[in-house]
Amino acid sequence: MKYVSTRGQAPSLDFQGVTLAGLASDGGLYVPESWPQFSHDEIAAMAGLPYARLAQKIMQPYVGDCLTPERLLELCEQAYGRFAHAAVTPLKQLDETQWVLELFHGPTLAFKDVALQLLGLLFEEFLARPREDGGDEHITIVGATSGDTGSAAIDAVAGRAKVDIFMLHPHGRVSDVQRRQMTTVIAPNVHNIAIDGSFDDAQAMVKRMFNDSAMTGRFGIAAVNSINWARLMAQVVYYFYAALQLGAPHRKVAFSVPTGNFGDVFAGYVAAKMGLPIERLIVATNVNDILHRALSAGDYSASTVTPTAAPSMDIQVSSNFERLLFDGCGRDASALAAQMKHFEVTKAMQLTNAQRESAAALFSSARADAGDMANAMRWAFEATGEVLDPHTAIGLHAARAAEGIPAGVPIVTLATAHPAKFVDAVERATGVRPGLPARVGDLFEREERCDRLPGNYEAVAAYVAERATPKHG
Ligand SMILES: Cc1ncc(COP(=O)(O)O)c(C=O)c1O
Ligand SMILES: N[C@@H](CCOP(=O)(O)O)C(=O)O
Repeated sequence: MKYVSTRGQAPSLDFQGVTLAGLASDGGLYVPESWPQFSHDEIAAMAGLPYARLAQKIMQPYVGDCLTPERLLELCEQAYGRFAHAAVTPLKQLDETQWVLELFHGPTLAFKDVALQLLGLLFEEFLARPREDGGDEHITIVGATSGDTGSAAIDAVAGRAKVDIFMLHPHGRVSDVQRRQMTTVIAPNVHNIAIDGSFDDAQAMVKRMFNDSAMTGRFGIAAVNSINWARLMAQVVYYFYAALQLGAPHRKVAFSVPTGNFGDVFAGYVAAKMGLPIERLIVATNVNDILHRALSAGDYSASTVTPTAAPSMDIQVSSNFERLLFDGCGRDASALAAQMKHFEVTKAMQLTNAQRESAAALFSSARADAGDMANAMRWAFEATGEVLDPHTAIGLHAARAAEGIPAGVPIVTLATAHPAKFVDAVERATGVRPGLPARVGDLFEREERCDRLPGNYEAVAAYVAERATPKHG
């Protein structure tokens, strides 16, 4: 399998290359040059497979000969062996139509663990391979987080040889649990930075570093955000896992996905491209609703980020939307590059008719304000006894409001975080104060380590350059 950039000017890479590269050198995002497909019978034969086996089957076409099937399976078993639930991502029924897929049973209590536990192992596997010149390769991960990617990535790479991680979060805009899950990991290769600004500011600095030749010349800058293809690939698996349990491929399933950077829901799109019969993907946003405006009216224009009780979705510039727009314009990389450059300058763009029509075939969208979110949490608790986190509640709000889904089609809301990560919002809505699972341990007693920097690229680049290990040993 080869990977190409959405902007057409970067070299194509194999899976190992794309995993270590992160953002493409032309500023675009890597995507497979074509979507592998499974037949109806091949999907039917996957029913009942344990999670790790299913993961190996779904991901092998993307990995190609960079890992043997046996080795990929070993890595999946190792990654998913750390989850606290035997089903890895268990499915729960709320009522006749509504289901939730619990994606928060990993070490840091959010769906990011599903991909990042594997990505940590993939980094180690590929960095252990000898380089042609006999030298040693070292990577410097630079990431941006609105709360959950940071802790999951740090857990996945803390203490690993040949890897440094620098994680930027917006100061004061993540929950206490999210912050402590990052800042209390004291390891020589882990560097937490709180920046003044929003997640979008942090993400823009990360992307800029990939295009800063002074930095990329010295350091092997790598990504753990969903700009890294391997993140999305691993997230495709749970769409198959849930749908197979609900009768796929003989029955269609709809998914409602709380969305910020468009990575999780793009993985659903990939599952559909691979042959999974998905009735609809519902993109659920909070009041930072650029994606809802884009999908419902073609208007992709960013405004200032509003802090909400679902902070991980406080995002206005959704990286992975570019991957959808690429398919939506018939993979015309030069047209897309011009469209994205225009957006980068003006922070606004209109989707073309072709992009709108191709998205409308699978996606719909909804926006939830604070009241909608609290009502969904309350309904879930009072009607079903389930305590949901604010992000999941936004997904459930959109699932319950969805129109035009045929009777008999189950709607699965992705439960993206454990409610204990956002205790105050959950308590306000339900009166229940969920406790942290024992596996998180003494989070509130541990020492925190984090530096604060201005929201300024030069300051961040200098900080990284002072502490990172050069790429070739
Ligand atoms: C708990 C939670 N829900 C939803 C999202 C949105 O996911 P995505 O950015 O992949 O759209 C995030 C952040 O990514 C998150 O941390
Ligand atoms: N919500 C995310 C933001 C980063 O998104 P990613 O999926 O691109 O890593 C977070 O919690 O950090």
